[in-house]
Amino acid sequence: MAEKFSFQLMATDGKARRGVIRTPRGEIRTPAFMPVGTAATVKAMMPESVAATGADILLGNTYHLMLRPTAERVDRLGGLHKFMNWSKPILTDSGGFQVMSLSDLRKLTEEGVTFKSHVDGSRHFLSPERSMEIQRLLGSDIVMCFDECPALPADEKRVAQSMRLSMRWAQRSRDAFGDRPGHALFGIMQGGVTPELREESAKALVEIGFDGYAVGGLAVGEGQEAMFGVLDYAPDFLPQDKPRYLMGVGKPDDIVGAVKRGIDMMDCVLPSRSGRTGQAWTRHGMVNIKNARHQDDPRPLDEDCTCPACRNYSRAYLHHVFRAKEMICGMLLTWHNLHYYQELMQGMRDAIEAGRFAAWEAEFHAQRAQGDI
Ligand SMILES: CNc1nc2c(CCNCc3ccccc3)c3nc(N)[nH]c(=O)c3cc2[nH]1
Ligand SMILES: [Zn+2]
Repeated sequence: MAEKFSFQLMATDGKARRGVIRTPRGEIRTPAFMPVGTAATVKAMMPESVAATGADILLGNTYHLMLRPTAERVDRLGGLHKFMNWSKPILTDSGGFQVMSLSDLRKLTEEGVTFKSHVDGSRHFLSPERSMEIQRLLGSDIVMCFDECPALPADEKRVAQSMRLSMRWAQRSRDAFGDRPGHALFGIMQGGVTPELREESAKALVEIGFDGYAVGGLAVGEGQEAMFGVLDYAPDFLPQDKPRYLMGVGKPDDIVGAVKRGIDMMDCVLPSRSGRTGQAWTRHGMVNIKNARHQDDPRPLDEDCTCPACRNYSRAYLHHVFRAKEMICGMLLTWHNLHYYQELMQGMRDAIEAGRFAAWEAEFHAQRAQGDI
């Protein structure tokens, strides 16, 4: 285990990067996909199963955990790693994004945001200082700055104002974070789809100085083309020697396109959430297990997959337990999806090391059907 936080860039292939993040709780192979553990659990998965899929790090969240069971209680019980039985690294988001998307937003000021809990309607307050305190109490290894992610559609003036507020909050996050060896603080770039605003944001963050840099404000409905348009230039504004984290992404082809454009880390609820709704992502395309065509199919989801669902169960069985609303369906499809996502990341890590990312990407697109399979 490393004493402190560090990032080593091991290989590049075009703009794609292969690296490793070293932390006191273990190493993170990049490019990395981070499963989301919203309320101190990756839904439908035991932590040892999440580790078995190949995940080196998972996500927690300030917003959810401050409301329930509260950060103070998690701290009293030994911190989030002990609480949820996950000893590897944890990255926590800072809560701002979830306040905007989940709560009855009360008021947004320079100081911070006051809001009503979506759990019980109680009033709460988040600011850069309070978010840093919550993430410290949780004990997360990688802390995110408290930022504001503007909802779309937003005009450029609104995006510029929001980005500049987030940059002032980034400075306050940095000041409140203090000096915590072994723990990292990541800044979050904003600026919508405007190159000048993205560059201004990146410059402001680099001036403050962070252990890693996230590209925020994307995957908010702009569509893949617009997102890739930003990723064609935004990572270049960030330091080469620090990890780059694209927040909230995405579908498999979003992830491949982001790695191709220089992204090192991503998180998304999709593999777990869609697993619970009967959707299985495979190298050949998407399987909607609720579809009647699967009810007599003895084959696994994916003949080439080595996950427990594909080794031991037929589509017919998964169709049955989906229809019967049995818990095992969500468990097996989630496990399969997370396994597939990690296999995707391993494939890209190997391809970048071998200098054959372009060939790997061509094969990825060639073997995927457009519609459901
Ligand atoms: C889905 N698209 C998307 N997600 C975004 C997020 C949240 C990333 N996921 C964190 C999470 C953690 C635990 C549980 C659930 C989610 C963002 N977070 C911040 N702080 N800033 C963003 O700009 C920002 C932009 C995003 N776009
Ligand atoms: Zn599988």
